[in-house]
Amino acid sequence: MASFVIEGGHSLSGDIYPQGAKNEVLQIICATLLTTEEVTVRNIPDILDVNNLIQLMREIGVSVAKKSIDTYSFRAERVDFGYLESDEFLKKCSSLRGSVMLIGPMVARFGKAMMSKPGGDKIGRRRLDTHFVGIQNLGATFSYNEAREVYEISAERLQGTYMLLDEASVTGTANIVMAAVLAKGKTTIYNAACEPYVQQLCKMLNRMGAKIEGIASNLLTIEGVDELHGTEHTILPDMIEVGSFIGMAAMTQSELTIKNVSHENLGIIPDSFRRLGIKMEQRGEDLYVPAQESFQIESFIDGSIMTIADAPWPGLTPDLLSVLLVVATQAKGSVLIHQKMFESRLFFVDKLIDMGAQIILCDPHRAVVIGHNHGFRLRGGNMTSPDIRAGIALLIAAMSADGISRIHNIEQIDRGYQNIEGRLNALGARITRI
Ligand SMILES: CC(=O)N[C@H]1[C@@H](OP(=O)(O)OP(=O)(O)OC[C@H]2O[C@@H](n3ccc(=O)[nH]c3=O)[C@H](O)[C@@H]2O)O[C@H](CO)[C@@H](O)[C@@H]1O
Ligand SMILES: C=C(OP(=O)(O)O)C(=O)O
Repeated sequence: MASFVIEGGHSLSGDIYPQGAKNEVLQIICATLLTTEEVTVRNIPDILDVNNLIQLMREIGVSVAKKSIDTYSFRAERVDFGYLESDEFLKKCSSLRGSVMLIGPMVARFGKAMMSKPGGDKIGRRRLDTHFVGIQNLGATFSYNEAREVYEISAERLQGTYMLLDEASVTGTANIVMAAVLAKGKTTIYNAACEPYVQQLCKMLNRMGAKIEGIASNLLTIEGVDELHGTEHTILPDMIEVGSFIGMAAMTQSELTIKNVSHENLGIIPDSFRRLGIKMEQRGEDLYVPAQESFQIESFIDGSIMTIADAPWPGLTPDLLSVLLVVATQAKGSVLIHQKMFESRLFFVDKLIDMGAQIILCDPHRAVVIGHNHGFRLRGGNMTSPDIRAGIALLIAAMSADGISRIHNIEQIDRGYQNIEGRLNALGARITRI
C-alpha cells in the first residue's frame, strides 16, 4: 500500500488541465466490443481503473494499440471465450467495477457472458438489479453458478422491448443501451440515466451505426441494428476532477485556472460550489477560480440553512459531495450535506473531525458542517483513504492543514486521478509518494 506525505499550508497557482473522464471512458472501452472494426479513443486518462480495463481487454483477445500518450485503438475482431470463462478473468473483474459493463456488449454480440460481483469503493451497497432486470427484459437468462459464485448470462438474439428502470443507474443504463443497440426491434428505456457519460456513449454508438434517440433525456428509444462499425471518439474532461480542483483552490486560498473544462457538460457543479460562496469565472473554455480570503455559505431564499444533496443527473453527482463537505469546513456559515445515494460515503468525516473540523454526523447519510471561516486551520493528520472521493477530499484537507499529514491506501486515489501529486506539485503543492 502506497502513501502520500503532505506538507500543508502551501497555496497553489497556475493552470491545470483536467484528465479525461473516468466514468465515461469505462463505458466507451466496453462498447468497443460491439464491433469487429477498429475504434479509436482519444483523451484516455492514465489511471488505475482504466489501465486495468485496457489490460483486461487485451487478455480477452481485443487488439489494443497505443497510438499516442492518451490515444488507443481497440479492435475486437475475435474474443477468447476460454479466457472469459476462466477464474483468472472473473477474479480480475471482481476488483474492477467498470467491468460490469462488459456483459451488455458480450450478450448482444456473442449471446453469452459471465460475471462475478464487481468491486469498486467501500461506499455502501451497490446493487446491480437494474443491469440484470434490464438485460433480462431483452430476453437474456441469468443463472447463478453457486460453486464458482458467478452469474452465467445467455441469449439467442436479444429482443427490443419497453422498460421502466427502477432507478436511473448510470452503469446500468449504459449496459442496457449497449445490449439494446444490437437487439431485434425497438427498445424504450424510461427513467434512463442521462449523465454526460451516458450521452457520450450514445453519441459514439450512433456514429458506429446505432439508432438511439432521446440522448440527454431520461427516455431513450433504440432501434436495433444488425451490426456496428468502427469510429473515433474523444473523452470529455472529467467533471469530477474539475469540481475537485474548484474545491482545492478554495480550501488552499489559491488562484487556479482549470483549462478546457467543457462548461456545457458541468451541469450544476459550478453552482453547487457557488452556493458555498466560492467565486469563479468562465473565461473562454477555461474556469478561473480567484484566490479568496473567505467564502460565505448562502442560505435558502426563506432564510433556512443550506442543504447540498446528490440527485440523478441533471442533479448534483454524489461523487462530489465529499469534496463539497471538506470545503465547507473552512467556509463561513453552516451547511447540511445529504448523501442520498450511498450509505457509507460520509464515514470519512471522523478523520476531518480529528483534524479539527466542526462536523456533526447526524446519520450515515447526513452531516452538518460548521465552517471555520479560515479562522482556525485544520491540523495535519494520519489517515487512510476509504474510497476514491474521500481520498481526494482528505488530500485537499491535508494540503490546507498546518503541518504534515499522511494518507495511506492512495491506490484508491490512483483509481481515478492521474499523476495527482505531479500535477499538484507543479502548482506549488508539497506531496510525496512513499
Ligand atoms: C463507473 C461509474 O460510472 N461509477 C459511477 C456510477 O456508478 P453506478 O452506475 O454503479 O451507480 P448507480 O447509478 O447504479 O447507483 C449509485 C447508487 O445510487 C443509488 N441510486 C441510484 C439512482 C437513483 O435514482 N437512486 C438511487 O438511490 C443506487 O441504489 C446506488 O446505491 O454512478 C454513480 C452515481 O452517480 C457514481 O457514484 C459512480 O462514480
Ligand atoms: C464511486 C466511484 O467510482 P466506481 O463506481 O468506479 O466505484 C467514483 O468515481 O466516485
